[in-house]
Amino acid sequence: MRRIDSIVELRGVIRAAKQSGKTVGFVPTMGYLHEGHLSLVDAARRDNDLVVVSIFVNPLQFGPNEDLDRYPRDLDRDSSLLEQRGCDVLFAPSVEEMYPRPMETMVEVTDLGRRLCGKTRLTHFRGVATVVSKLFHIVTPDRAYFGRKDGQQVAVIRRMVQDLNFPVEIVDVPTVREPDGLAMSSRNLYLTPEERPHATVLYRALQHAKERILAGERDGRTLANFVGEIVASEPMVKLDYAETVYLDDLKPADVLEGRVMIAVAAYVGKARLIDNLQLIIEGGTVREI
Ligand SMILES: Nc1ncnc2c1ncn2[C@@H]1O[C@H](COP(=O)(O)OP(=O)(O)OP(=O)(O)O)[C@@H](O)[C@H]1O
Ligand SMILES: CC(C)(CO)[C@@H](O)C(=O)[O-]
Ligand code: BAL
Repeated sequence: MRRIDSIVELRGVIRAAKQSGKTVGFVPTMGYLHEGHLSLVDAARRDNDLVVVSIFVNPLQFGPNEDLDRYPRDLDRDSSLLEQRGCDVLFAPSVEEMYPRPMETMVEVTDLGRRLCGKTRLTHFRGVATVVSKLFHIVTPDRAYFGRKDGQQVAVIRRMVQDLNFPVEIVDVPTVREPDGLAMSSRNLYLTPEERPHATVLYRALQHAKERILAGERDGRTLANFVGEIVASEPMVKLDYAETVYLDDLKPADVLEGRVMIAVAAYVGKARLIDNLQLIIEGGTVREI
């Protein structure tokens, strides 16, 4: 595996690979890797000749009072995990390499970026769309891999790729969980031993909602309120939101039909955690995706 921190050098490696007919799979991350990230690497490895993973904690997507400074970092550990999983190139640029001057030009995400997490993270999706479009221009991947845990992020990136004509296929990968159901996240590190058991409430609430859907419930608001009440009543947990939306435009789904997502976000101590349940519902048929 090659570890590269220069854009010019990375472009050279990718140009050479493409000239020899290789396809490029790309996994953008912020590092401190866990099995969730590594499942994206596995998917990229299966589908492509050259696998590029980026690790970059992007300042542009953090709000002023968020956790940019204490976001966990361990590049050496990440590098050896990636090597074991068959990654070909680790791109780990510095902030100066990615942002050598103040950004004058950014990718604005309007409606999709203002829903769900966008209500509390006001400039977050502009920061994500901007850095992902820079990374797409640098890496020029055939396919790029994103986790379903960040369901809104997948919707934003899919739409950006359509709106701005990026020649890349977006592949979304199922959420990898701890044995007790907690979605893996680098931010789980912030949880204290006292908080950790309570953090599973997001998953538990979504599972209860799934049972109600399988029993025939189709009212989006009832289900969102149900999930919200379970999460809000858990000790040490503060609900941010619980909403039922259509997967493609993130608009509220009052009646569950088609591709829908129940999304939930909550604060557990210093950690802001998200999770979701994604379903395709056609009348009486319910399929989890
Ligand atoms: N549990 C998971 N299962 C599958 N994919 C995941 C999981 N966690 C993160 N990813 C995906 O990995 C990619 C990089 O995410 P990121 O580095 O922000 O990791 P994270 O663990 O979600 O961290 P954070 O705590 O910042 O949300 C994203 O596409 C994200 O959706
Ligand atoms: C896609 C991403 C790497 C952009 O910084 C980040 O939002 C993430 O890790 O999900
Ligand atoms: N996984 C999304 C990155 C963030 O929360 O900033």
